[in-house]
Amino acid sequence: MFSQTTRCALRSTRLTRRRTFATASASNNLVNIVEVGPRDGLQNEKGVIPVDVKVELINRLARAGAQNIETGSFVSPKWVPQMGGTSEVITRMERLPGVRYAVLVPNQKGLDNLFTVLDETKLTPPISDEISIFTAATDAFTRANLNTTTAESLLRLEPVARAALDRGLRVRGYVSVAIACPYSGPVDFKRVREVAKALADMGCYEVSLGDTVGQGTPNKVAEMIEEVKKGVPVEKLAGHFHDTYGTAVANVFAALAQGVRTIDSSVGGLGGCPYSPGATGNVATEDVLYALRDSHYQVAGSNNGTINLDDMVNIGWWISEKLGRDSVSRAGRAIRARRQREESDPKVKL
Ligand SMILES: CC(C)(COP(=O)([O-])OP(=O)([O-])OC[C@H]1O[C@@H](n2cnc3c(N)ncnc32)[C@H](O)[C@@H]1OP(=O)([O-])[O-])[C@@H](O)C(=O)NCCC(=O)NCCSC(=O)C[C@@](C)(O)CC(=O)[O-]
Repeated sequence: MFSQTTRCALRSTRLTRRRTFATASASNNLVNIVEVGPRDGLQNEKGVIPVDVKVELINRLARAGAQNIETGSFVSPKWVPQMGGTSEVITRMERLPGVRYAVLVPNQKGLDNLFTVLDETKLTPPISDEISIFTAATDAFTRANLNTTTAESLLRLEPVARAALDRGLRVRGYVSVAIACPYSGPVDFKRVREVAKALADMGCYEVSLGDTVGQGTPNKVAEMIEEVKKGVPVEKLAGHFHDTYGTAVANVFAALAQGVRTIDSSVGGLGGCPYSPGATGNVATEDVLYALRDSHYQVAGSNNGTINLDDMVNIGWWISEKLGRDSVSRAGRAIRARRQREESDPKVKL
């Protein structure tokens, strides 16, 4: 799919890069969480969310120990209006040490817009460490999401990845509809492998496999990852599960059992893709943190710490109430209800 010269250039660029953050691998039990709430979580909201609220959300997440935060998108505001203020958001947010801040970029125009902001701010480290590029395992979804085919999207993304790498940014890739497509049904996992490999070959340090529709079951997720591992080392894979059918936490554990050590999640269970009708939000960060307690996995937080579950519960409620609703995180709801019972009767402990 790519020329030999391009492959060599990408390989040598990759060799010169070193990860400066703790890296979870399949041989350890450290789980990285990628907090996608400010991006995936908010992109599908109907009402206008003030920039102040987005900035405050990112700052609260970083202070709670989130180590990787997707802060917004440089996509077309005509396609996804809610992400329109991303330049302002990343300019105004705090930049805490030990936290990686990423933005989603669909094409060269989006990258150019990001570079303009980086040039204007001239901060070191830059206000964004990383871009996420995205495509899908089916042409039908790629057409709906990016107005092109999957093969064409990969051709367009290759120079975007190269330019970002040359500028010192890390590049992460997404393969949407890794389990099922809302437009064409069940997905061929070989195709997921091919697309994930193409993204890894163009320099993505990690490829996140998206159950965009949220129809995945643990067995299907395991089957899909087993296939993708034939083309991409498991250390480079992440799991991204929407919770439409209530299987997202189980799918997280299925992915961990396959050796995946990076999980995308969204505080308060916010989210959904505008081009995945009927899909609900991502697995809630609070639910993942709660489910991993008492397990042999540890959650990596910023500065060698962890992510504070109580803080995340508060943030999940805070942002949900800003959006005019309750948190949909099961752990978030249960923990808040328990706190209220404890307040009304200190003898109550559960
Ligand atoms: C890629 C395009 C732009 C193609 O859309 P297009 O209409 O084919 O774009 P175009 O290249 O023909 O340009 C049309 C106009 O858009 C402008 N334009 C073009 N690009 C940009 C840009 N980057 N930023 C701002 N403006 C842009 C461009 O300048 C031009 O402006 P005009 O001349 O008409 O005034 C569009 O399809 C798009 O923005 N798609 C993004 C959709 C999206 O954000 N989806 C949600 C994120 S993916 C997701 O949620 C899944 C994930 C990652 O979470 C994982 C999972 O769950 O599966």
